[in-house]
Amino acid sequence: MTIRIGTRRSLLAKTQSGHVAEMIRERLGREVELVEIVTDGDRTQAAGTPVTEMAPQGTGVYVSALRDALLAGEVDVAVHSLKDLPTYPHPGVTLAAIPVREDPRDVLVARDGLTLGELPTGARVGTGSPRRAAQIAALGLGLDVVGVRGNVDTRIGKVRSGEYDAVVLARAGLARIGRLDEVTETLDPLQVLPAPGQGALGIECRTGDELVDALAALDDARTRAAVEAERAVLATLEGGCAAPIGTLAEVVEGDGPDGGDELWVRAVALSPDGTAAVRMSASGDPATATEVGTQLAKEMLAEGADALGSEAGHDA
Ligand SMILES: NCc1[nH]cc(CCC(=O)O)c1CC(=O)O
Repeated sequence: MTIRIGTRRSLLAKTQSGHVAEMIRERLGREVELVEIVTDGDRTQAAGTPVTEMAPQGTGVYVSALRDALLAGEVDVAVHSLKDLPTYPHPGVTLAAIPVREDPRDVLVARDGLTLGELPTGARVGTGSPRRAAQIAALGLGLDVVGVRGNVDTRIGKVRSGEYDAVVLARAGLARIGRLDEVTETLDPLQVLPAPGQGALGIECRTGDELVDALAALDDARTRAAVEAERAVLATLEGGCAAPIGTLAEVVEGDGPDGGDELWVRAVALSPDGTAAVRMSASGDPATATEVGTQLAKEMLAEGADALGSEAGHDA
């Protein structure tokens, strides 16, 4: 039986789905076909409304049409950017595999090869993400953070045209579509922590389908542990506050107490203008990734993250 992979129409989505199709062919030896699905997110963007304005992260605006197609039996597999997936499970759908993640960091694409520190005071930096906006404001560089909409290509185009001095994007997205040459600085997570799950893919299938076991071969245990910790941070923090959140976890080989793997997690919650922030880190056993992330977030709430409110809510 040919495996049908549902994909959104964007270049990034098609590249990601194509990558998973290739993995399925090579590692599972199965026939694969891509099926294009138009999501509400695509329709809304086409209508000119920025997705970040209508649906903050957590509502999974790009996700539901793919899941609908999965549950209706129109496709067998759905591929998502993990950072677009809500933290709560969807009935009938299983997250069967999280493959090795791409570089999770954010990058700057600026005019004239400039870095953040080289941009002049008042330079216009485009991002639609409250998380990126707050963290850039927190650097105190006097930059003018402004909203931006459209796909990756459109955003880069706004730097080329001079409308913006720079935009902030996920390195993983640029890597996947072969546009890394546009990057003028990769942002240090000490300054800008990525969105939970950034750079990772989530491969879903129907719960109980034979593909649940087959797709497990594409799972990367270290990526899964890191992403589980990040998603636990998000789930716990969004239960207690509406602040923008950045978090990054890594599993470091042989760094544990008895030479085993060690999980490291960093996280930040900020006021939308970046003037207040709670930043903390933790480490633990990768086998308890969810607990490590949950505990870290609870400590952040106790340290004042619960008071960092925002109307805008979370977003990638
Ligand atoms: N916000 C939308 C989105 N969802 C996933 C990616 C990039 C790929 C990834 O992070 O896995 C992007 C673009 C971006 O943030 O620059």
